[in-house]
This record gives sequence, C-alpha cells and structure tokens, in this order.
Amino acid sequence: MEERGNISIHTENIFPIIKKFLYSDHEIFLRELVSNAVDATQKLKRLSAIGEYKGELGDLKVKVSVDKEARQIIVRDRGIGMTAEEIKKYINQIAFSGAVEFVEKYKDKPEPNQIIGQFGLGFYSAFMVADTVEIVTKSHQEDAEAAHWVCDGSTEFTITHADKEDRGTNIILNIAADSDEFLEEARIRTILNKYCKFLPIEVEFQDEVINNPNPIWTKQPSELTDEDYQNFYKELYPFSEAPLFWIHLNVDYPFNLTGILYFPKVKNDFELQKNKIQLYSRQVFITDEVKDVVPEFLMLLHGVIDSPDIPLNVSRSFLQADANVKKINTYITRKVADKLSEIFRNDREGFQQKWSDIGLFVKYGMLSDDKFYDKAKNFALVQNVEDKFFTLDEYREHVQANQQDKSDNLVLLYTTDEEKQHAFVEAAKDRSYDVLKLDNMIDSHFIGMLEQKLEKTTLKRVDSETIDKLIEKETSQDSILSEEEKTSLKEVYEKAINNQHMHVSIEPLSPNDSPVIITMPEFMRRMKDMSRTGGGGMMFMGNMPDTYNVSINANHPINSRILKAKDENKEIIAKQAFDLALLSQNMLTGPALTAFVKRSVELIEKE
Ligand SMILES: Nc1ncnc2c1ncn2[C@@H]1O[C@H](COP(=O)(O)OP(=O)(O)OP(=O)(O)O)[C@@H](O)[C@H]1O
Repeated sequence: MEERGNISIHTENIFPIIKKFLYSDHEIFLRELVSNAVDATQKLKRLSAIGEYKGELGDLKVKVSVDKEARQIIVRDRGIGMTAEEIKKYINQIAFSGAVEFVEKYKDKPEPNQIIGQFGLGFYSAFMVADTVEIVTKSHQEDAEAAHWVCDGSTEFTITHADKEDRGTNIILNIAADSDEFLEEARIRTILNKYCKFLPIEVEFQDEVINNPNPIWTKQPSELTDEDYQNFYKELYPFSEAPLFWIHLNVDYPFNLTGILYFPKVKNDFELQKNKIQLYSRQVFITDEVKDVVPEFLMLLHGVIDSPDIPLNVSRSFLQADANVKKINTYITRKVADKLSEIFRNDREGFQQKWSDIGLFVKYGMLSDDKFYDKAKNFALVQNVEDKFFTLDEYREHVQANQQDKSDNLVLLYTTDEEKQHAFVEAAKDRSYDVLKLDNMIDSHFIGMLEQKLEKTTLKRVDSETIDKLIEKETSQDSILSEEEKTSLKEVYEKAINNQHMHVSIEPLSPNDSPVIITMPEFMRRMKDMSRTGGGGMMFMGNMPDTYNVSINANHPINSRILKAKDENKEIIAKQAFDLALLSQNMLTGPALTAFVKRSVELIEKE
C-alpha cells in the first residue's frame, strides 16, 4: 500500500512562519512529542484497566534516543498506537489544523515569542527542528496493520505499510541542517530534565530513566512525611538550604490544582529568589514565570504548581483577566494565610523563631493584599528592643497605659538602628516607654500602613523629637530660663553652629536629659526613606539637604553656665555641647571631628 495525499488546509506554507515565530523556543518540540507518547501510554493503561484492552501491557517506558550519525531523534512509546486512518484523522487533520489555527491567530502579533513560549503546538512543532518527520505506528487494536507516514512539513505526505511487530508509535525526526544542536546528547538531556522530569510514565534516555513519575504533589498529604517534603525540595533545588515549612495545595473544584509551596530561608537578594515556582500542567513542565498565577507577594516562595486549568495558550493580559487564574490566586493567598495562622496558633515559639524569615512575606502580603491583611493582622508580629514578640493587638495593649499622648493618640516608638539611635532608645527606656525594632527595608512602608489601619495610632522613630515631644503629655516641664535668657542662648548656639540646615530651638527638658539633642523630624525622614525605596512620588525629596532640629535643653546646668560665662567662652562651650550631640549620633566626622578633639584637649589643659 502506498498513498500519497494532500493535507487539506488553507494556508499553503505555514511551516516557515512557525519556524520564525518559535525562534527562541525550538526546544519545546521534545516536550510535545514526549508528552504525546506519555498520553498514548496512559490511554492504553486506562483501556486495560476497564477491560477494553486485553493484551499484555509489558514495559511501558517511553524511550528517547539520539543517533548523531543518522541525524535522527526517535521517540518511542508502547501506547495505543494509530491505524493509517487514525493518522489521517489525528495528524493530518487535527495536528495540522491546530498549527494553521495557531499561525492565523498569532502571525500579526508584535511579540509572538512571548505568547508562544507557553503554547503547546503539539505534534507539528517537530518541524521546527526536523526537515522530515516519520511516524511508524501500530495500533493496539487486534489485527491492526502498522503504518509508515512521512512528511516534510509541507501539505504533502505519504502513507505506506510498515513492518512493525510491536504495538505503539515511533516518531522519527530527521534533524534539519540548522538544528544540529539537537543531535547533542547533553542538549537533549537538559531539555528532558527541564520539561519531562516529573512526567507520569517512565521516560528513558540512552538507557537511563530520567524522570520521577510519582512526584509527591500528586499524592495525598496523609501519605507523606516531613522527610518526603524535604527530600522533594532537595530534588527541586539541590543547592538550597532546607525550607522553613511548606504548604500542600490540593483542590479539584472549582478548578483543579495541586502543588507544594515552600517557604525558603530569605536572603537579602530578592531578585535571585524569584521565579522559583515551577508551573506544570498534568506533570508536564510549562514555565517558571508564574507572575500572574501566583500573587506578587508570594513570588518569593519556591515549589511546584500543577494545574490543567491554567490557560497556557493565551497572552499575558488575557491570563490576568482569566476567571480561573483569579480564583487560583485567591486560593493560594488563603492557603498561605491559613497555614501561617495554623503555625502561629499551634507553635507560637517556633513561629517567633521563624519570624525574621517569614516576616518579610507577611508584611509584603499585608501591604499588597487587603484580604491577606485581614487574616495576617492576627498573627503578624512586632519585636521590641528587648526581643519580645507581640501581635499588633498585644502590643497596643502593652503600651496603652504609658504611651498615650494628651489627645488620646497611642504613640508607638521604633528604632531603625539600635546602635546609632542608642541615646534616644535609652531616653525612651528611662521614661519606661517601649521601643520597637523596625529595621527591615520594607518597614517604612509597613509603618505607613499600620498608621492607616490602626485607629488613633502614630508611629515615631525614637530620634525624631526630643523625648517630651515624642509623646506629648498634659504636664510638661517648666523652663528655668526667662524669655530674654532663652533668646540670648539661642543666639549663642546659632552663631556657634553656623548652619542653616540646623534649626535651633530652646526647650524645657529634664535637667537629666542631654544639654543638646539633634533630631530629624519624622515626616521629613519618612519622605526621604520613601524616595530612596522608590515610592510615593517623593523622588524630589531625595535631593533635598538633610534638615535637623537642634533642641537646646533650657534646664540643663551647662546652658545656665553659658549664659553666665564670659563672652569669649560662651561660643566655645556651646560648640562643645553641640559637637557632643553630633558625636553621640555618629554625625561628627572629618575636619569638624579634628577641631572637636583639639578643642577638647585645650579645655582639659585649662585646669
Ligand atoms: N505517540 C502517539 N501515539 C498515539 N497517538 C498520537 C501520538 N502522538 C500524537 N498522537 C495523536 O495525534 C493527535 C494530535 O497530536 P498533537 O500533539 O498535535 O495535539 P494534542 O496532543 O491533541 O494537543 P496538544 O496541542 O496539547 O499537544 C493527538 O491528539 C493523538 O490523537
């Protein structure tokens, strides 16, 4: 038997167009052919299970081989096979018409690669690397005749009889001259490892099984131990540290999705950590760009998501609007929040220990997703300088009595750097105020959010005001200086400091506080922080010079002494007191520091 035929499709030369479109993604041909082989094998297993196929199943491995000499790649399966009629129907009509449809849909799109990267072109993708493709196949049906189909990617083909004893299909690719790279064993192995690592039927390459057909995400959580999850993590990321914990995803209604998400130990380099979630469709690897499927704030998670319900053949913008994708997004967010809440409830100690790693996810999530915020506000933690952890409610309760100002606002104090802001932290402690540590890069945004969400609550950095002004109470210190003395003291300091970005004011503080205190107003600093992390349209603030408030303690004995001192000494003492304030905040450097040391030595020498 020999039959020559013409595939009846409308577009004459689809092949060159497809080849051009798929330029950077030629390698997916192997994914398509191996998954077809796996599908055919699974179909046979199902027929056998329901008694429709009565023959032996035997070895069902899919075998991939490369023969560099013969310039061939062969994919063999022992699945259901095809009759000549079926080849005409499934390959000539379905596979080719799929390709035509594809070309018509995408040929005018500006960036076809982006779209097609995730599009299974099916059998036809073989022509991206082969100039002739052959199918030698024998159906599983009794007395079936084997058939040999040959086609060069044009619309013409031949079918002849083949001598194939065994059931199943061999796809033979005669590799084109411009696709030599695919004749390299190492290249093929890499492609198989990328796309076929978890296919559900064993795949053998050069006599070695390359996949794990039963990855743990396909199993029930009740069948699995912690070790199973940890080992799987190692299988996915051989060089990573052990994960903190994991979430097993498993839904079948209203969409089908399984998977395992791991919480990694967070390093500072976030970019490196992204794109670690792999997306599969029925155990076939599709992509590790899960941007629209997984909420942005969970992109730092690692692991695997497998869903046949995520449309892979559509563009980005379409994906965002897809109802299933939206539901999947919401589902993942909820699962993550539930898991965190469960750990918090069952093992608070452990949760606190992990907080430095998970805190970032949680804060990021609270900032970007209101639903997540609603759940997370019950387990999000803050840590004070004594290293005690509190939930937001616990913390407000903790400071309620002592840190309410005269207008009943609760003032939460925080430090971004305990070392640098040491003097201020100590001053706060002296008043029995509590101080939080909020030193992460995300915290400036987190602080803003807390103020919006928590009623009658303000957050202030400990060094943003003098201690009395941080939390203003009904009773304030009286000044021992007269108005006249204050004016004269202010003039002395202004002259000694001689810097227009230092705003001097005289304040009645406790005699035990420092004589001079330098602060940067909360508002100013926050704007600057935001402009640094690129938020809030405050870019111009970044270029403004730093402005400080210099508070002169009217009740400190040194300042009374200045007023009484001889004129020539007034400025020296003021300068010295100011420099000490700079020094205590690590702000005294260069020539100013040298001058300070010299002046100090002279002062000691005096008597
Ligand atoms: N190895 C095989 N054994 C048996 N039948 C096959 C094999 N490869 C392909 N076929 C048949 O050819 C048809 C077309 O294959 P093709 O890969 O183009 O599309 P598909 O698998 O249906 O869809 P997809 O676009 O997701 O790959 C298949 O549906 C199947 O019936």
